[in-house]
Amino acid sequence: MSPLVELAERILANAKTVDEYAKGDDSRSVEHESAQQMPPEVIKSRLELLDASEELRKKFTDILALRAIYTLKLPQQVPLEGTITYEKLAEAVQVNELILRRFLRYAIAISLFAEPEPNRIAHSDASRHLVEVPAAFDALGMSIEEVAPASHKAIEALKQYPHATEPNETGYNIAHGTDLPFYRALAQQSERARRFGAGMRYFTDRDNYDLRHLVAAFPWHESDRSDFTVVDVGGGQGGVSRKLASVTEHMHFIVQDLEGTVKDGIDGLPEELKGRVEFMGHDFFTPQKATGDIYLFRWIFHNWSDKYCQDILRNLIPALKDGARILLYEDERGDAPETRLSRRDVK
Ligand SMILES: C[S@@+](CC[C@H](N)C(=O)[O-])C[C@H]1O[C@@H](n2cnc3c(N)ncnc32)[C@H](O)[C@@H]1O
Repeated sequence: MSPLVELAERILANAKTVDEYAKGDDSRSVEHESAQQMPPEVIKSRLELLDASEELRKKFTDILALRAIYTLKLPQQVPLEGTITYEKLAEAVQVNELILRRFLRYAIAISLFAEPEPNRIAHSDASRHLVEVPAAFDALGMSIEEVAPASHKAIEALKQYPHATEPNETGYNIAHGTDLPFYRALAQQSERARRFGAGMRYFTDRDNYDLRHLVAAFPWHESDRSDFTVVDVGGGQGGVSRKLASVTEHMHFIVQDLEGTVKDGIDGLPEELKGRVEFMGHDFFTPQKATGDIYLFRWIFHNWSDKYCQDILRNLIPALKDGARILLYEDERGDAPETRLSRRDVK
């Protein structure tokens, strides 16, 4: 049984014990009754349930330990086979051993690294993954250094700019001390732009965001002709077009993005796709230059307030030929409130 299924079964078994206690009576559910009133075995199940759900959830939770891991490149310092002492590790990354020990002990509690024998650190599956899959390390860096500081400042930004409509009046701008909108700021720093693109591609490989959903969402094969062009607007390093090109045979793709991002895309394009996937530097706040049959926007509109979304769409008008279509692909919530993230539909 995989660890994930084992964990899920533990959650189910404990949930059933707690549920059995409530016996369908809402007033006796865990939400309405304090733990002290419950019999000891129900309290135990309840705690195990909380622990197990926390275990399921805890992957990228503790920002401080994760920052240390990312900034000091700790995964890369631990041998893939065998162990290293805290002392040697502290020497390698040049920080105080005692402090490093605390970070690592915390990291172990969130499933990164292991201490198989006293004072010796080894990899866990998760920390090994960060070494073996460089894009996972990039995704961690992007989350820790771009997204987390911005989210910490989001409320300050909202107080300062209550209308929350401008892309340079955000938590990101306060956290990073810049007047530039996020993507403009990234475009000026090639390593950060590269890391963001790689992180996005990594997240796209995870099951929720897997591109098979996009492949299944539209009958691409019905338009699979060599005179058919998909313009992938804000297409990043071209991961989406590359996937669509791999499941079709003839159609062409023009991936548009800001100059720096496009350059990374060109550098990473596999030889066999060079005739079908091309890149074009294009700012989607300027009039569209490319003529296409489909203008695809994947994960673009969620970044912008309504007035900017209108501008992006309006800028397509000069290029639109008869019958051209616009496809928007976003992860959206329904109009009614939802109580569970897992109920989200990808549309
Ligand atoms: C959330 S990412 C989505 C990337 C890609 N469509 C995907 O689904 O993986 C948003 C993209 O919009 C691009 N972008 C932001 N501002 C832009 C602009 N003014 N013109 C063109 N692209 C822009 C970013 O560089 C980034 O690649």
